[in-house]
Amino acid sequence: MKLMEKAPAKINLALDVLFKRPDGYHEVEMIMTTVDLADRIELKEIKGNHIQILSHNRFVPDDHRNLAYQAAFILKERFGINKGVSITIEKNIPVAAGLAGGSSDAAATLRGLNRLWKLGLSMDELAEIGAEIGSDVSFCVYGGTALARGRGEKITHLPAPPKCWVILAKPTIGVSTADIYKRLQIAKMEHPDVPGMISAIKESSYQDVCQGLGNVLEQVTLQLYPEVANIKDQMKTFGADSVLMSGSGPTVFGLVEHDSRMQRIYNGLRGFCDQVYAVRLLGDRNDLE
Ligand SMILES: C[C@](O)(CO)[C@H](O)COP(=O)(O)OP(=O)(O)OC[C@H]1O[C@@H](n2ccc(N)nc2=O)[C@H](O)[C@@H]1O
Ligand SMILES: Nc1ncnc2c1ncn2[C@@H]1O[C@H](COP(=O)(O)OP(=O)(O)OP(=O)(O)O)[C@@H](O)[C@H]1O
Repeated sequence: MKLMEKAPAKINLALDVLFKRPDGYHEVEMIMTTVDLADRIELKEIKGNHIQILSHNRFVPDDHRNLAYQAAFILKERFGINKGVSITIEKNIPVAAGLAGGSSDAAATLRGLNRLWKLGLSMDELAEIGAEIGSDVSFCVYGGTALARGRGEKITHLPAPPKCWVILAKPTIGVSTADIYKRLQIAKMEHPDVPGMISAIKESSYQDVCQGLGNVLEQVTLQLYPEVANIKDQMKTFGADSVLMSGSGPTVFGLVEHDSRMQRIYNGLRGFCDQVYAVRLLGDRNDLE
């Protein structure tokens, strides 16, 4: 028996940090949404009682460090499953990019194994288990568009934002999420208007979504890595309607409505950035199917 699950990437339309918590994590308010760039996860029953990870991408760990492995391990332990499973990850989302690739693989593994092993868990129960793996996993269990609070695991669903193109460009540098959060100077931050972004989405106003983009982690990453600032500038110059860094970076995304302008930005960026993608904003929970 085998089955497939789609694991889409996310972007943060808004990311605010309220304060540092006693447990070391930061209390956040984020607006997350999915885009049409997805890994594919194949789950297959195998003989034995172990978890096997297969991937052609050399940056993806094939052992307990893989978040999909951790998802399978938790379910096996918690529900006493004595079966082996092979998890094949077709990696299309760039790794360590700020696009929650690993988190989305873990979430897809939770959804898929719930079906494969007939566990009968609700999405809310899967999201709760996901929070034990990483802060972005709960959102990735549901997909769609949401306000994420707490350390990212408290999810309030939102409607899909207005449709547009999303150009993603990832410079060839690795960014540590923990390091970016550590360097954040909370007293000096300019906060994005998260309630304003929620209204923009509810009113389906593309202009207001563009105007409201904001991420407090951006200034930290931009200062450390000038190449990220450079990509932001280029994207604006080529004509994106609005530009922001996703998560802790280094991927920069630009929103654009018109096909011809999307093509111009995509072609322009390809000149000096290896990993460039032009994808549609998804933002609807049904898009996981
Ligand atoms: C930057 C974002 O991707 C935006 O969506 C998330 O806030 C981070 O999500 P993630 O990669 O799933 O994060 P985790 O794997 O849970 O945490 C990685 C590290 O980031 C820091 N971290 C993460 C989330 C949070 N709310 N506060 C934090 O300070 C912690 O140092 C933690 O050790
Ligand atoms: N399934 C996976 N796919 C990719 N990387 C994984 C996976 N599982 C674990 N990792 C490890 O996690 C690290 C971060 O990868 P990932 O692509 O999830 O980052 P990210 O997109 O920045 O995540 P986030 O946006 O949630 O902070 C990688 O360097 C890799 O070693």
